[in-house]
Amino acid sequence: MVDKEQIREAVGMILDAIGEDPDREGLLETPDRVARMYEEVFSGLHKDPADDLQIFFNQAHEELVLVKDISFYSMCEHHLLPFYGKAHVGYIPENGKVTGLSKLARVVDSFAKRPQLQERLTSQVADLIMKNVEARGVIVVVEAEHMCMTMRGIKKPGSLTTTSAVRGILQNDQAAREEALKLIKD
Ligand SMILES: Nc1nc2c(ncn2[C@@H]2O[C@H](COP(=O)(O)OP(=O)(O)OP(=O)(O)O)[C@@H](O)[C@H]2O)c(=O)[nH]1
Ligand SMILES: [Zn+2]
Repeated sequence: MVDKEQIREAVGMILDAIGEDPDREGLLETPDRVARMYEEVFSGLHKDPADDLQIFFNQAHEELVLVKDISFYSMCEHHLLPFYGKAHVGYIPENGKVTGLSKLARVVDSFAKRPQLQERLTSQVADLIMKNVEARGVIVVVEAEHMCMTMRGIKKPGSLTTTSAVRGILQNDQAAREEALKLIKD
């Protein structure tokens, strides 16, 4: 679990190190607030995202199921600044087995709530669905804005990074992949 006492101590040290007075009134509660925030935004580190995919329904649907525009917030592992945007998650079921639609969004959240790279987030979601839903194919597209590129450093507000991960038959079947991408873009 998250060690909130250690975070409180560390945040106090950071405030001191930047030349602030950690004992001034406005900052007194800040270490505790930050500790609670980190517990929330990094809660995915203490979960097994496979648990999110436990529900299955018997339904003989053998074509694409796509949940678009799943909003997410994550933290880049280089600067611990947010990156956020939308994930689009699609899969082609097999063996008459589908999962709950909300479960796909839960998987995105569980992987997002960790220090992350956008590329890793994208492929972790694809790999888990491929394996645990026993899908024939999976496509995940993530579009995000990185605060470390907008508020500091290169300072390019509005720049959008797109990553994709394609697994199973969607890798080889160009027509099926293009149909999925078209549905994601529409
Ligand atoms: N591939 C990838 N890079 C990321 C992601 N999030 C942040 N970055 C990049 O990580 C890199 C870290 O570069 P460094 O040179 O080590 O750090 P820096 O000096 O702060 O870099 P600048 O941001 O260019 O000022 C930067 O280019 C960021 O844009 C991500 O999700 N994926
Ligand atoms: Zn960064």
